[in-house]
Amino acid sequence: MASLGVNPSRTPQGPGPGAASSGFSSPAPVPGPREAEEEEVEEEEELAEIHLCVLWNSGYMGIAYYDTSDSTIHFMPDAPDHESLKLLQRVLDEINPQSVVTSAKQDENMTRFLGKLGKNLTFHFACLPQIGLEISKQRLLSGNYSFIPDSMTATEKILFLSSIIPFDCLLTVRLVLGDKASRRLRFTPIPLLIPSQVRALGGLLKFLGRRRIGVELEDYNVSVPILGFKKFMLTHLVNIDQDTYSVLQIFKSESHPSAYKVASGLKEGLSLFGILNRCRCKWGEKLLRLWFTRPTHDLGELNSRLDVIQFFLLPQNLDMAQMLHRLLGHIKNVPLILKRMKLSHTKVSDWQVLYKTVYGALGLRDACRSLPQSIQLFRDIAQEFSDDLHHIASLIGKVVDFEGSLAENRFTVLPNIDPEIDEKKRRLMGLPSFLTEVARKELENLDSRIPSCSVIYIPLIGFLLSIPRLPFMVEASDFEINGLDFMQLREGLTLHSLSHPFPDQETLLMYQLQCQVLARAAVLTQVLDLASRLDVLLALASAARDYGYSRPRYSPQVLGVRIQNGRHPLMELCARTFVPNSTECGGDKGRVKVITGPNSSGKSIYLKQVGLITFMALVGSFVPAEEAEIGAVDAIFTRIHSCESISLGLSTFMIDLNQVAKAVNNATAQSLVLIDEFGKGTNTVDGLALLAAVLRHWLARGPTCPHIFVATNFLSLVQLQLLPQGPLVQYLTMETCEDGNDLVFFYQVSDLIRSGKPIKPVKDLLKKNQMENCQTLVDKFMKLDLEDPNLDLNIFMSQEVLPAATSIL
Ligand SMILES: Nc1ncnc2c1ncn2[C@@H]1O[C@H](COP(=O)(O)OP(=O)(O)OP(=O)(O)O)[C@@H](O)[C@H]1O
Repeated sequence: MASLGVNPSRTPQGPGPGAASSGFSSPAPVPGPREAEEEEVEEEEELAEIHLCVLWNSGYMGIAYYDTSDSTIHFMPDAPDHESLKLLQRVLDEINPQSVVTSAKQDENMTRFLGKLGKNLTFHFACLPQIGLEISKQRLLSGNYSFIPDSMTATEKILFLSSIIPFDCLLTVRLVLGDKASRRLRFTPIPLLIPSQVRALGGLLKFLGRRRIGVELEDYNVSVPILGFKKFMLTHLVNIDQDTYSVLQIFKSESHPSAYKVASGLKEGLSLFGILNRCRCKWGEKLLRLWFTRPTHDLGELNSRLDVIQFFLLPQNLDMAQMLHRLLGHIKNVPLILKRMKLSHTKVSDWQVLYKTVYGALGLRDACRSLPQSIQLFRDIAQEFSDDLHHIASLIGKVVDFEGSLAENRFTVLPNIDPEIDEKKRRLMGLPSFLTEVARKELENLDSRIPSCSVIYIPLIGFLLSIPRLPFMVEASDFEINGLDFMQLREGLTLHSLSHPFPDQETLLMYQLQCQVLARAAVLTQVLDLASRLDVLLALASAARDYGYSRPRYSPQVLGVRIQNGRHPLMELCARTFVPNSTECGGDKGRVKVITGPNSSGKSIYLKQVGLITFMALVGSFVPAEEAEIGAVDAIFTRIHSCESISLGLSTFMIDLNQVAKAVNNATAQSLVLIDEFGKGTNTVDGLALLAAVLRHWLARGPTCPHIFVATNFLSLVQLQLLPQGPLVQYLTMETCEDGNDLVFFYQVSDLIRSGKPIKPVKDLLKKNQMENCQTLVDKFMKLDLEDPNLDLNIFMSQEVLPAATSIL
């Protein structure tokens, strides 16, 4: 934009109103790339909304939801759900939607369930014809998706969508007897439609279209941006309820202490998530949160996560880990940029951010190509980050003039892209003297009472003449000037259009570039998915390195868990010296562990440590223990005090009862149950009776009794022998000893008291361990062959000496 004030004989004028003219007034401050990126993140946090559609049909649940933060539809294939709709509850807890769409004709269970949900949810009921199977399918197939290039034919589009969304699925085979003559058997697959899932997707699309989510103010032909469909399954989930997340301090959100950040919500306090979250990008953090909310017993998945962590823990791979971590810093909010492109709202900074992201992704790809392809994630990044990325990068790099765009705060292209644009720019360069000339000529023809005028050029509007508002200009007709159109009155100046603008080829080019990028949106979505995964695993590896975690083993055939010298991941960071403890349950080690000990002897920490180590292993993280073997675990239940009683509006005793009832009703032979101080909220006799009754109930189940850890101060439970004797129950105690008038805590779990053996002070034990470790280390040095050409001293020092040294010190 350019403007010029002229007053050959009269008072000179400044630049025209609102004219951010080049050369005559300084351009409006343009945010630098960093500033611009931060602005995006804030925006994303503020606007993120989730809309969910759920249908429950003959015991099967279909769920689909739209997340505005990544403009993606997530869907869950039909899964059986219990009548109490636990699966749905789990999804709701996890995603916390703003609105829920469901069928107007629903079954009693669903009505009851929805009735109990919080008031800050809005419900929308769709009538049956709107969410019919066929109509939903048609809606899905005819949708306008940015990840499908315009060049695809209708048939290709159907085939492509069917590969992402399983419209039909061959679930079973029917045995058909052959005709008598041939007497052969034939097997015919029966296509089985997945009705609820497709209908839920259809219902969601209908809702999004009708409410115009995210495009409320756009032109009607602009559709809701959908950047992808992602399937999620909750079939291998380990069941963990919200109480458990809170008492084990897996998540802990606190209000942000900074007054400026109150609006942006909560920050993570001291929690497991807090110490493991070293993710470089927002999307990594989001994925880590998702993994935390979905612990799984899918061993393939867990081991593939652990393989990557183990690889990065090798000392020789530390540099590579750091380089990948740096590259991940370039991967920015791609969905937001794609969404803006889809709506043609692309900002100047978006091009720069996208360019950096694509280059970052190419860097990741090249790095991963040099890593062992036996590790799935490296193979995926090496293959899936296709040459489309090169194409996008070279297009942007060749066309976009970053400096010019930032300076002018609008999209500008580099020279030699379009001769017409170059010519226009050349003319614009000479614009100041040209405008002076025009202004002088115009002033000669104006009313003599007008003392001065300016000519402004605004690329998208054209040439404007600006004159000061004079006292006689009162009525609308006073603003009319012969041969000119009156445009607007602004800050005491009147604006009149002099000519029509140049057709803006640069905007046209930007539009074409946008289409090219959108046609390759699939690779960008893939970049985000795989980069987030890499980010999470690098974060977990970094935590494992710093805190000395080890790789857990999974043995589904083994019952219970075995932990060698386990630690509480949070307490070990706060305590001056943390005493590790081992755990064994299942098999011949019994299923019920009753832990007694005086107050503050470490019972609760021990229970939580068992829960946390198991949880970490089920998330695919290394664990704070020397060794851990995790058997089949399908759920973790807890009854441990938290401070939530006020917000729940229930008495502490009622909360106790509710939580234990939940465990009694749901825990299976593969569940872990952690009970701390149950029965304390009422009088001693009643409390003791309740605790004993619950444990006896479980013990009566014999081999299907869950793995239970109970910490209690009710010594009578042991002394009065209220529990049946047998191999299922084991009594443990927290070791302490009296030193004069003081009670000394050893924080060691032991069954010595029951077996009548003397307790050894922990110092002696530690000394003995130290001696053994020293001996092993010396042996290793003695065996070292310094003349061996294959010997790598760096590896020897970092893998053998350093770990041993930390356990000695
Ligand atoms: N293994 C450990 N190593 C070092 N310190 C520990 C250990 N376990 C517990 N502690 C310390 O002891 C304190 C009390 O632990 P905890 O709350 O587990 O005791 P408790 O036996 O459950 O007490 P209460 O019966 O009063 O609930 C902890 O805050 C921590 O400082």
